[in-house]
Amino acid sequence: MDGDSSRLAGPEGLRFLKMHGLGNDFVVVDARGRPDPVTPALARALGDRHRGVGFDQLAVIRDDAGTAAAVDFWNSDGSRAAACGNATRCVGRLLLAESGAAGLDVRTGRGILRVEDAGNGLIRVNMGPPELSWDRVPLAREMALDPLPIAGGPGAAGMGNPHCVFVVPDVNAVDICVRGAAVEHDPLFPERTNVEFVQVLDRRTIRMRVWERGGMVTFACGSGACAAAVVTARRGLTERNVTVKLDGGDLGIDWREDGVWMTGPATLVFEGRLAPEILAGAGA
Ligand SMILES: N[C@@H](CCC[C@H](N)C(=O)O)C(=O)O
Repeated sequence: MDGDSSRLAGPEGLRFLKMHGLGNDFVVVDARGRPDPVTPALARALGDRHRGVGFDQLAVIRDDAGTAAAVDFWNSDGSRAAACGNATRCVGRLLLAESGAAGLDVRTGRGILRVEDAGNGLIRVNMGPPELSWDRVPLAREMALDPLPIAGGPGAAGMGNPHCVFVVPDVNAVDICVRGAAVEHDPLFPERTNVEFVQVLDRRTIRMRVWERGGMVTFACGSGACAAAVVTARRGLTERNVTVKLDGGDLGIDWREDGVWMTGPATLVFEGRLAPEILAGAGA
């Protein structure tokens, strides 16, 4: 067992929030002031849409000395992700409401990220500058990031997590399950990769569908939208400030000097408690 969940596994179970950003859905666990209960087995059990709660990512809020809080991200296959843009907005919304501040910092595997209330129910996050060297994406060996030597000539960008971006004429014509799963495991990506398929609609608008590392199609991917905007801007196809139209809705992406800013909604759906037997079944 990676963490001690004994304080959380009492008769009342483990409290969690269900949230989403454009249909990219999350379970959020607040582990501040207590041991982090999450193990790979618990992430898989919670992430099971039939026997658990179901999520695209699990976000765990932890105490942090230098920022409002630290946040860890888990995929539903039990793997970890350093970055998750949509979940950062969701956790940011909770922390902003709790503090009453208009802006604050959170620590993630991606580094310290600025989160701000953008008004109209929207949250804005600086996802940091893109990683544009082969070893920081990371790729398996030294090479140019764009185009990669993969059929379709995608471009790569890192946002704390790896992204492989295909620019295609018609995003709806792509079988993203088949191509996404194959590219996720391409040996060019030693840590596997998220896979984005992007259609440029005009210089300020792109349409994107995504296969996320961890083995799933999701309605939206915040870090993927940042990476897609970076790749299309570097190719000269778009401005650095674009709207990304995802299956779940629109994200505003603005690649500025200080990083890639992402603006979008963060929705609280419900609060729940995980039954102790589910925790026990996951070995927690
Ligand atoms: N949905 C997220 C990205 C999630 C992480 C990804 N599956 C990975 O393993 O890198 C987002 O909104 O950025």
